[in-house]
Amino acid sequence: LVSTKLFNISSGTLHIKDSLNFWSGGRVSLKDVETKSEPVYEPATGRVLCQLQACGAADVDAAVRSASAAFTVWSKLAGMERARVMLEAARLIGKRREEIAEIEVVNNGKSITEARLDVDSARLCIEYFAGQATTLSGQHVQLPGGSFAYTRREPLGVCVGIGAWNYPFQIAAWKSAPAIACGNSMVFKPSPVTPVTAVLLAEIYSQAGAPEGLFSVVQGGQETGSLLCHHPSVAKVSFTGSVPTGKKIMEMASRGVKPVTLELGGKSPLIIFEDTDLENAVRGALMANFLSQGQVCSNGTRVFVQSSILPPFLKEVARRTKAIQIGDPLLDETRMGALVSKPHLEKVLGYVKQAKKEVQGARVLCGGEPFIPADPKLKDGYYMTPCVLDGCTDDMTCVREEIFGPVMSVLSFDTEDEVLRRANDSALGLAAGVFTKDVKRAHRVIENLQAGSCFINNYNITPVEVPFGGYKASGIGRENGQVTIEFYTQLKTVVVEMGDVDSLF
Ligand SMILES: NC(=O)c1ccc[n+]([C@@H]2O[C@H](COP(=O)([O-])OP(=O)(O)OC[C@H]3O[C@@H](n4cnc5c(N)ncnc54)[C@H](O)[C@@H]3O)[C@@H](O)[C@H]2O)c1
Ligand SMILES: C[N+](C)(C)CCCC=O
Repeated sequence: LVSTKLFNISSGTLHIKDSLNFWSGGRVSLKDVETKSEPVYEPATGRVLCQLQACGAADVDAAVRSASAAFTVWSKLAGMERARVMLEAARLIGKRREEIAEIEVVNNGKSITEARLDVDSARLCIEYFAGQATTLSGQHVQLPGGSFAYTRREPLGVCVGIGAWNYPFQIAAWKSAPAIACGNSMVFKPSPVTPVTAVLLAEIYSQAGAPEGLFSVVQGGQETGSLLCHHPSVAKVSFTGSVPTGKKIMEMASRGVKPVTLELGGKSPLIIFEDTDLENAVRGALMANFLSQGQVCSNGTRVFVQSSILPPFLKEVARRTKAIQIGDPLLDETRMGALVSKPHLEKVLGYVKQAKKEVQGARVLCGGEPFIPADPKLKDGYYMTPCVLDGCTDDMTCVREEIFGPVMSVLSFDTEDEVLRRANDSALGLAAGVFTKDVKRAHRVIENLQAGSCFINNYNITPVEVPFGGYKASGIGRENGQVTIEFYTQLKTVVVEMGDVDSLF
């Protein structure tokens, strides 16, 4: 797709007045005068973008009822018919690519270049699962005497999607595409920090011919999320967010014996061996740490570098990091925009301060400071310089905890056994990467890494045909790829007797 500035928003100019809640085929303004509203910010400028109205019990119930009604119609359509609607939705996303990307930037703070790629990933995901909708199938099992059994993949019902703030539109698509391909409907709750683009997806599905209520959006924070998880008509919860919230989601879902998909946090290792192509390894390390201002679950934030190549690696990584253009996220030349919120910026800067203070003390090779762009309208935005910490040790807080900001921790190692042990020494296991020219070593190391999403000689590329998800406390289930069909369907087994009933009674 050619990117053209169709919408052309400038930072500091967008005001959103329309309701961001959507069910029963349209945007819904909450009538309850008691409804609490909270401000939503534009990270690039620090200005209030809109007021968010959180849904209460009656609203959640209305959205779930509308989704239940949609399910009865949608689940009975042929896969080809569902695919047709989904392909039209994908086409509409392509048509509105620039508008969606720009609105995402205004609400999230990431660069427009990345936001466009996120919208593309959403579109591709819907196209991919449209294809899967036509191929849902079971198994035929031969039994003695000509009898047989078969299995059917059937939808679950109303699925709930709960999203994080780092990939708002993409997460909504990654959850809804497999759900609706399998014949389910979905009620989606975005993060209250980034509520504005999910409703665009709801409009698009609706324009594409989806029945009313197929994909609804309810806004709010943990109270609304918890109402959704507990709702008796909800069959499944698919969650993207932090580990502590993921545990709560699992607990709530367990009360209704509802299956969960959990895409949680990470503290992933990236291992760079001395025989690597150094230039590629440095590029990989930057991709592993600085996309979306470092606010990426799969980031390879523990960068293990073999000691013999540590000096040239550090020199090149620092040079490239210092050259990253920070600033107005809506400008094409910007490579790093603003972090998502002021409290989050302060938290990330706090990690850098602590890394310097800890017993061994990390060396700040570059960055880790608040940044004020020259453009006066950006002076209250949430910017910082991307940071590389050298001399880190395994026990440091910056190495153990998910920072979720542009902070790379570099650690040196000597042997393969040593680095494997250290890389696996984490409760999390979302992703991992290896850079080496030795093919045997690459596969051997990957086999021994405790992580669900692994990369050899690259990092953070997530084609929608490929399953994505974590080991250990990083999650349950997968998104994308064929296997995801299993997480949005239930299996029915049918035994067919071709002879007489051989009764014991
Ligand atoms: N593995 C992945 O695919 C993936 C992708 C993106 C982000 N993440 C993780 O998400 C985290 C950052 O996102 P965040 O700060 O929005 O996470 P979060 O856990 O604070 O919130 C995520 C969502 O859960 C909702 N929520 C919070 N408490 C709830 C409750 N008690 N019941 C129901 N819903 C509740 C929030 O409103 C939000 O919509 C990081 O840890 C990151 O690693 C993981
Ligand atoms: C597309 N990325 C960059 C791999 C992000 C996946 C979703 C995790 O935050």
